[in-house]
Amino acid sequence: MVIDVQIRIVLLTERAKLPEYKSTGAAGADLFAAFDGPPITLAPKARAIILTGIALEIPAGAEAQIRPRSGSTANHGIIVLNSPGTIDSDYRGEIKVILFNTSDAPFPVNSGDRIAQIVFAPVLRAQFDQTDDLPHSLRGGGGFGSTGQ
Ligand SMILES: O=c1ccn([C@H]2C[C@H](O)[C@@H](COP(=O)(O)OP(=O)(O)OP(=O)(O)O)O2)c(=O)[nH]1
Ligand SMILES: [Mg+2]
Repeated sequence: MVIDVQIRIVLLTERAKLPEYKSTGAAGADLFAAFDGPPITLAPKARAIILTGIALEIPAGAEAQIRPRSGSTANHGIIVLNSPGTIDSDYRGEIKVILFNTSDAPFPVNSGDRIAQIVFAPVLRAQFDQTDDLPHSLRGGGGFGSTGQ
């Protein structure tokens, strides 16, 4: 089942491109870097905020997540530092991607490169119901490996 959703998008610069779903079942649409000037070189263990030149109107009740591309991570050690980056439905600014180079080699980012992917998802908004205690569960407070290796 695919749920189609209309997303209004503005290309803020001439370099900007629409995100692209690269296969019929792709969950994420690839985001392109869009900036003027020379390539941005990510030094080893350095981060950079990469512009995409796009702004979105995400419908109320939805969000977008910025996730890394596994190829960039597996082949070059490039991650989205705050992954998944959260794009709020009321955000109207430029979508930016925070890349981090985990590797020991410099990594160039050119305008036009596919740098990350954007995934749209429904949002559950909590109505916090403060109480003095919570119902029992078998797990209780166990975590951080409590169930074993
Ligand atoms: O990878 C990201 C993450 C966020 N944003 C934009 C959209 C998002 O709606 C806004 C705020 O993001 P977030 O809530 O994660 O950051 P914050 O540090 O809490 O900033 P704010 O106080 O503006 O909410 O910044 C991006 O462009 N890229
Ligand atoms: Mg915030």
